[in-house]
Amino acid sequence: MGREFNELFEEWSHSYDQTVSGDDAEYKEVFSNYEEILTAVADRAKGTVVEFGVGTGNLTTKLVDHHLHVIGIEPSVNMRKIAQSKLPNVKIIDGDFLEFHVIEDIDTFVSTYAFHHLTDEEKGIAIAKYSERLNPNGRIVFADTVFMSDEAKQDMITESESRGFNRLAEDLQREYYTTIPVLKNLLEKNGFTVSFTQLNRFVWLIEAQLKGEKNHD
Ligand SMILES: C[S@@+](CC[C@H](N)C(=O)[O-])C[C@H]1O[C@@H](n2cnc3c(N)ncnc32)[C@H](O)[C@@H]1O
Repeated sequence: MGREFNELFEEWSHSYDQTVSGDDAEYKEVFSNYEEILTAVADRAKGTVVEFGVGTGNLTTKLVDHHLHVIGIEPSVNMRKIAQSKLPNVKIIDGDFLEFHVIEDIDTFVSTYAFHHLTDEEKGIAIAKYSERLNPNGRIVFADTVFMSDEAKQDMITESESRGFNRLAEDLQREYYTTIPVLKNLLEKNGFTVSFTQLNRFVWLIEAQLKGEKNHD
């Protein structure tokens, strides 16, 4: 589920690593500090790690360098091929944020630049699932574009349009970029304590630690 952008990623797979290195002017700010963002996520992962939306395997590589046991989940065939060629010893399987076949006990769910492919409703379903699947004291560590408020998101769309960044402006409206209050509520409702740290103008680090009893209200 949440796979409606799959075609786009099949095509983007071939030039994705150029985009993240800053080749695309419209996305330069989105991907600024890219390596540091991936490192921040990898630094906070522990134990057995499930990574969603591995793309070309750049975060996966950092997790492996941190000596973590990683299982990669990626819906795009082309992305999987590229990631697997970089990391032949890592299990990278077909799946998505909501449907993933992992039998291992899981300590950390990680993801970068991908959770916005789920609607807010789907994000809630996914987070509830992760709270059930995580080991006690497990955690979610995501980095993704989120906004402080709907107004802040609208301001960024307006700014992108005025800079002539039409692909970026359309992307911000087409995909499901959410706000910090919405994510905070979804995570806390499912028994996580959460903190948000801004890593560039778009991307925030989202660290959610599973604790205590869930609030079923
Ligand atoms: C912008 S790329 C990010 C790749 C990599 N994580 C990185 O940080 O460079 C988004 C990735 O998420 C994947 N994706 C899209 N929808 C998804 C879903 N519903 N579940 C899991 N992954 C998804 C895409 O196929 C793509 O590989």
